[in-house]
Amino acid sequence: MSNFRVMNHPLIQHKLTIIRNKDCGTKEFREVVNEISRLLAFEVSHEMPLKNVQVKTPMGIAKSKALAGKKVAIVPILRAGLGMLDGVLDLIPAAKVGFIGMYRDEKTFKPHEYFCKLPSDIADRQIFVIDPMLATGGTAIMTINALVQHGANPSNIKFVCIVAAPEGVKALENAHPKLNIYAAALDDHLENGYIVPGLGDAGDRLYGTK
Ligand SMILES: O=c1ccn([C@@H]2O[C@H](COP(=O)(O)O)[C@@H](O)[C@H]2O)c(=O)[nH]1
Ligand SMILES: O=P(O)(O)OP(=O)(O)O
Ligand SMILES: [Mg+2]
Repeated sequence: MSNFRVMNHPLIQHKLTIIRNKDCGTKEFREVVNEISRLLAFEVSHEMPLKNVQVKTPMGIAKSKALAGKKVAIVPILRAGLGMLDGVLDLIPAAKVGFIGMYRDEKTFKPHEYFCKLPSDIADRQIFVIDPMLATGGTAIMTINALVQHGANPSNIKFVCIVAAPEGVKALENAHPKLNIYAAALDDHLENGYIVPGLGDAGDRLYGTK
């Protein structure tokens, strides 16, 4: 699991405990997912490349730094990934946003794509794919495949989730070895396609559906 990292920041871990609780209501769940996503974006963007610049201050010239890498595109996987979008955009407000809609078949857990709208220059961007849950890995793999078909290179893609299952991390790493994968937690296992202990169905908990 070399390209997989768990973000152990105490604030992320504390907030994750709040949304794992089955009694956390829709409003608080949505708010805290947003807060965790902002913190995850902060941690993940730690690796963004910088260049040296000079800037005139009111007192002189400062040797300083500015972002040097590719421009960013954020791709939430609908629906659940939408809950993470505002938190990531808070930190990277100039990012373009693409959308991929996926749902899992209730019996087979196989993903089905129902929507795809990406920035035309997606292949030239650093891409953050966001989805709170990495379970079997099918949804993430199909999403990365779609991005590759649009010209993206997996080494320029970061998959950011909140809870991951070992099965999903392994499947995603096998399918896309160059991909970087980030999570707030690596849980125990899957049961009937759901992460245990996990937090349930993230989309349903975000939007109050069942
Ligand atoms: O515990 C879970 C497991 C899955 N989800 C939703 O499913 C997909 C990911 O499932 P894969 O099996 O990895 O394809 C994810 O988009 C979630 O929306 C969930 O909410 N909770
Ligand atoms: O992956 P699913 O089927 O749970 O979809 P959604 O994110 O719309 O809940
Ligand atoms: Mg769902």
